[in-house]
Amino acid sequence: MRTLIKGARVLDPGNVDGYKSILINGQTIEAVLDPADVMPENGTDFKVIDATGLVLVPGLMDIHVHLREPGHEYKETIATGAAAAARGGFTAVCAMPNTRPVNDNSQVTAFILGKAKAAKGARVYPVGAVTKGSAGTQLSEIQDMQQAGIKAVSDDGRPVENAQIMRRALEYCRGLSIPVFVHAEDLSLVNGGAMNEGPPATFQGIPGIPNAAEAVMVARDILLSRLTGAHVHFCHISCEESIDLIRKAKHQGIRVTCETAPHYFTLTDADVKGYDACFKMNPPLRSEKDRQAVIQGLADGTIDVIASDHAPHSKEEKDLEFDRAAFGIVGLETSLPLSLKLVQNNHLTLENLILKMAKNPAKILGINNDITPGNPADLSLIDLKEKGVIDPSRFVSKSRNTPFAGMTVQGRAAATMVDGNFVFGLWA
Ligand SMILES: NC(=O)N[C@@H](CC(=O)O)C(=O)O
Ligand SMILES: [Zn+2]
Ligand SMILES: [Zn+2]
Repeated sequence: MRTLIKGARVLDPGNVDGYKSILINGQTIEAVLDPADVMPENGTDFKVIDATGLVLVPGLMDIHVHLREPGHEYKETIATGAAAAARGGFTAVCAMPNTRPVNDNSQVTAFILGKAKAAKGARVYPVGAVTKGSAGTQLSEIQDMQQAGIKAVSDDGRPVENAQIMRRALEYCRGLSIPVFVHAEDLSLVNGGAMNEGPPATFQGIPGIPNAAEAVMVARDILLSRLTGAHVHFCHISCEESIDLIRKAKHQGIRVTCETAPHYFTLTDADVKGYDACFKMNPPLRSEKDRQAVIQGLADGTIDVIASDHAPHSKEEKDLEFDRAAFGIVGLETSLPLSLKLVQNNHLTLENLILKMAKNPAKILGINNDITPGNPADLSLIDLKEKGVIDPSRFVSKSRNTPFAGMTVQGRAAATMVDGNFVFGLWA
């Protein structure tokens, strides 16, 4: 089966920008054609898709997602998460290992990949745990998991508290050429906090979490990356101090990359009101100064990636006193429209946004997702114009814990193609 997608603006930063037609043969990109080129003959085995008005980009990748299976299927399953990802415009996601059991061995990795294959949504790249059970004491079977298909390791949800264990993990992962995704948090400084330390926390009587709880661990792991030469990728960066440290480390040539999430450039701790736990996540929403630092870090290239940290939780786990409710918000179906606001507000060019949502994530995972003949046909089609309101009742995800309900947005995923098949949109 061959498919021709015509009429779209094809934008693959550093590779293509223009009105092109993409010819797909089976699972693979066969050719990138100019509108003037002679098109293949129309026939029974040939489908033409008219994508006029849309932007076609390399498959968006969300490298920080919690799919909750195995163990917490009431929050999300691999199937519902992969469908939510496809609906959000993502052709691939990284699934964090804080499931039950934790993905700390190749059996769990194989289970996740099997479920993902059957789901027929976005691709799922499992992330293995750094330590057994993410308990922080013994390294997990990282090489075994790599052979089974993990693309990175992380104890996300928890920090690797012991610096010596972290050093050993980094040395090991450098040898295997896989990045370590760091959840940077000093638990002694968090000290039971539930939102950002600052006036809004004080006024509401909610215990605060200082920026330093994140930044001291960022500083430690920059030093450990420098010591070991390993690739450290910092997850969900939320504050100015961390960004300043990472900027400096990059200037020194240390092998670090980082991501932020849409909530950190969209909201602040001033939005945390009425003890609504849909505004509770880890790290917490920070001050306006930090939000501006995040935007600046995205604009100057310090922040490489936008990832959602999609963290589904049930209503019961959120409808509690603020300090007892679960940390985390869903993000797969709001990430692209929220990120497009950066373009609409002239903070980022569209090209730069595609770098942060498609190209840089792929680079970090060691995947080539250029729109070029021979590569898998993993493509995202974006409608930049359509206006809408975020409506959680229409989410494909099993969970609804979002602070963005009712927000007006412009632009959305129009269609998502994985391996030459539409997994979301008009032609799915
Ligand atoms: N971000 C969150 O608030 N929660 C995440 C864990 C994590 O990303 O650290 C979760 O698994 O629920
Ligand atoms: Zn985390
Ligand atoms: Zn996470």
